[in-house]
Amino acid sequence: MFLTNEHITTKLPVMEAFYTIQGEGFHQGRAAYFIRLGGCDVGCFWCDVKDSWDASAHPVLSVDEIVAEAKNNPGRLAVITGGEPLMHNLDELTHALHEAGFETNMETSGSSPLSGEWDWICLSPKKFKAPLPEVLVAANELKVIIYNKSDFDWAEKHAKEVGPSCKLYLQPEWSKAAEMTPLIVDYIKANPQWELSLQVHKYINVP
Ligand SMILES: C[S@@+](CC[C@H](N)C(=O)[O-])C[C@H]1O[C@@H](n2cnc3c(N)ncnc32)[C@H](O)[C@@H]1O
Ligand SMILES: Nc1nc2[nH]cc(C(=O)O)c2c(=O)[nH]1
Ligand code: SF4
Ligand SMILES: [Mg+2]
Repeated sequence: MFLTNEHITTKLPVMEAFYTIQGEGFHQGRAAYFIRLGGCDVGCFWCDVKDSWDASAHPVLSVDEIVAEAKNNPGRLAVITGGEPLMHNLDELTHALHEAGFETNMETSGSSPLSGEWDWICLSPKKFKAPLPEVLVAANELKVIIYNKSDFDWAEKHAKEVGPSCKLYLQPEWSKAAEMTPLIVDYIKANPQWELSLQVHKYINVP
């Protein structure tokens, strides 16, 4: 007997899952359960979680197992991140999280096809593998990492490609934050459609 697709339960490589404070962007400061999926084909040289890149290095869990763990915390905001979460089909995971009463937010580079039921998409586009148009138009938040001065022009290019209600953030690359944050502040004062996003969790030493 053959199983049809609807009987196949998605399994996903999970590098780590942790309950913390959303440190970045529009939802910064909110309690959130992070689910970090393994696998990334983008290869940012300054990536702060390179151990996530190899999907095969991480245990594969069923959606039921992932959601059961998530429910052990009082918060009902789930953030799916990675690695690059869109390398996986996220329809089943996000549907199950919604059924369990979670808000579903995602952190993505937008470089793989869009899947999943989302309450909020934070798109952080990368030079190393461009975001797809379908993710640009669906993004609720554009969060551009500023590593050097040329990244401001690059941020403006992507701001033209997102929808009119998309929030705009500039976030310093962590190793360059001391140098870039003053430039970002000046840029935002001159271009007030942009806002500052800092990686607050790194300043307060939480995951
Ligand atoms: C590790 S990524 C995972 C999700 C997805 N691959 C992406 O890049 O959006 C999560 C967030 O951290 C940001 N990030 C990664 N390394 C960083 C660094 N060194 N400094 C500042 N932000 C960084 C990414 O741009 C993204 O917004
Ligand atoms: N506290 C905290 N906030 C975050 N916001 C985005 C993160 C990510 O790595 O996707 C992240 C993270 O790793 N930790
Ligand atoms: S796309 Fe995200 S996970 Fe992948 S290398 Fe870049 S920052 Fe790291
Ligand atoms: Mg992080």
